[in-house]
Amino acid sequence: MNNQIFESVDQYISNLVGHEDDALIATTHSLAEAGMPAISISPNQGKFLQLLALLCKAKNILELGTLAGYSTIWMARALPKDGQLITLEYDPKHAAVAQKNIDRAGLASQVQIRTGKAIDILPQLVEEGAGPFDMIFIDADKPPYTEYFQWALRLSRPGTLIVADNVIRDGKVLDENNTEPAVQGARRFNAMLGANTAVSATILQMVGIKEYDGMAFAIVK
Ligand SMILES: C[S@@+](CC[C@H](N)C(=O)[O-])C[C@H]1O[C@@H](n2cnc3c(N)ncnc32)[C@H](O)[C@@H]1O
Ligand SMILES: [Mg+2]
Repeated sequence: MNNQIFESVDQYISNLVGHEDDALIATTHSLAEAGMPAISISPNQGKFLQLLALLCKAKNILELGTLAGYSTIWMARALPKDGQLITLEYDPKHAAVAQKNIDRAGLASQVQIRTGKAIDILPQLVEEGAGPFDMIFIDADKPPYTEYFQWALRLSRPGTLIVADNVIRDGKVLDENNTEPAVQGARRFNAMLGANTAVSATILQMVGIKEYDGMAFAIVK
């Protein structure tokens, strides 16, 4: 099958039900303007996460990996007026670009960007008594996904939805000899998820305008 069909159908779907407003379009443009990588989720994936946040009736969302705030904006728009989203970003330049995008989207009072390594901030959140979060989206660097998931569990309650992006990696996760750190991180994460009795989980492979990849979904028991 020609991969072009996946892109065309993805576009067809977003034209119908994944409409991006000016704030989301400007957020995507800000990536190129700031010389940042175009590695945000797609519009349809953003809409999907927004629907999941609505389904969870999420009032508290945690995100790992902000980039320019594209996924942040999709999810934060599912929050009630008194809801909050905390997003963790290592790169101060990314955090600054994201802050502008979040301000432009009118979400400044509901979104807090915490700058630093997720692996350092997660214990701080536990220490502060943050959470439990209703939904957690893991989309930062891939090698420590397993450790991020363990911290996510500590910041959860029964029923929390944990989503992890990019866990299929163009199908490379099938290759146990692949040496790419991101692939090894995803393989280690997926194996842990399969054996984790604290959650009920699944993984969906995804095609579309982005590379062939997938997301993992886990509900805390
Ligand atoms: C794939 S991008 C996030 C995309 C974003 N969630 C979206 O879909 O719009 C990953 C982000 O994680 C950040 N990152 C990398 N290592 C990190 C770390 N150790 N802690 C926190 N963020 C990190 C990167 O700087 C990058 O901005
Ligand atoms: Mg991603």
